[in-house]
Amino acid sequence: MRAVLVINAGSSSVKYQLLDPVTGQSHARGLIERIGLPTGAVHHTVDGVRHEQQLPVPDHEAAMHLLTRAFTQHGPDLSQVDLAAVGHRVVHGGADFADPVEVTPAVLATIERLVPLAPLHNPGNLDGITAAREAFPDVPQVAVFDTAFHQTMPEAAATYAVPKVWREQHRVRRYGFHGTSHAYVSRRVAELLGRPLEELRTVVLHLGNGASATAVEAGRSVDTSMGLTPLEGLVMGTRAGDLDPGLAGHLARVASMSMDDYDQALSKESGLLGLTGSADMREVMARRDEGDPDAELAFQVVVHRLLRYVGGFTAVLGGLDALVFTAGIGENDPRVRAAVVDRLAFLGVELDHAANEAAVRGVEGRISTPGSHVEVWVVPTNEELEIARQAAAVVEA
Ligand SMILES: Nc1ncnc2c1ncn2[C@@H]1O[C@H](COP(=O)(O)OP(=O)(O)O)[C@@H](O)[C@H]1O
Ligand SMILES: CC(=O)OP(=O)(O)O
Ligand SMILES: [Mg+2]
Repeated sequence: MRAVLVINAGSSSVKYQLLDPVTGQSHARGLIERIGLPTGAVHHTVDGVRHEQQLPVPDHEAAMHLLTRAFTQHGPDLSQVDLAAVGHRVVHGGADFADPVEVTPAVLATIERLVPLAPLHNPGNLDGITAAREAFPDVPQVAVFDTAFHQTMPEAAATYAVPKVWREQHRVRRYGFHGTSHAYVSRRVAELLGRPLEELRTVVLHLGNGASATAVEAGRSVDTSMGLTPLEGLVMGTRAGDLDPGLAGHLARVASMSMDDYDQALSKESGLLGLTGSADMREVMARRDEGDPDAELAFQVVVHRLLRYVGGFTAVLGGLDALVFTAGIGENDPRVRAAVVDRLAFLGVELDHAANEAAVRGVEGRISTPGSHVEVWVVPTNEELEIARQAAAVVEA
């Protein structure tokens, strides 16, 4: 069996999947969570059976040992697998990587240099690579960057109107994230529509814990809602998204707030969590059903921000052929989708309400009516498959 092991290492968790990059068949998948906390856990799913073990996981190196042990205990036997590559999700690749690359010491140094721009993500990604190199010393390690797909953004979309020295010395510009997902989903919707990618103007809404919108023209990212860091743009689980840059100075003056506290609050204590006390959209929607006014306001703010991006990106694209929802919220929450799509009626968009209700839990399907001027789809993302394909392509090249 020829396969790629895909590793998505976060700060406190490692998600992994062993899959065939050609057929897309998944042989096993797992999650090692609460790394560094007293109560960790390993979940390993193979042949539809889920094995779970509770135990503390001190660090990423320990997580990688637990990963190999889960394969030894529950299969498939990795010694029988022709492991073409280990593919790693790396969130920030700056302007240095427009394509996936095999990991070398120089690549590691660049990812390390970019840590200040993705402090929630890059450190875990680095730990994952280091630990995987030790666990699989003979297998090529390939880094696949969230930022790579957005390297095609025109200067007009990528440039902040800030002093030249910031732009030139400190590489201050918009990079964009979730690129693997946006690339996969925009290609998949072209396939589903049976139309050439070159002809399509698509807006992809990736709504997970982190959330971003991307305008895709002829298969290329031309604008995206995240910027220098994964903080800009949409309202997220714990991140605020867009705000007035004047806020930092204001809080420094009126509350003597430090930059570290400000960063921490905007990345970990804002978004849905800041508005409602819960970062989880399921919980927010359940509270909204109970008439909680904070949950209602959070829902309205989320939808309003989405509308601004869909409307703005439609103008950037000069029209819209397809609107696609993906990731946890996009794939599972018909009410968020309906609230956005119903307000796009002025574009001739028409929601098929029954299809919208039915598109949950991994269902791929059209949720617009046959008469709608824009095709609206739910397309479950598959970042792991996209990473496996890209990693396999790098080692084959
Ligand atoms: N049935 C659902 N209804 C509303 N939101 C959901 C549902 N299922 C999952 N979600 C939301 O999806 C988000 C997580 O998305 P996901 O793509 O899994 O995140 P991650 O970025 O961690 O991969 C959470 O806010 C979660 O509440
Ligand atoms: C870049 C980013 O926001 O990633 P995630 O959604 O995994 O937090
Ligand atoms: Mg995700």
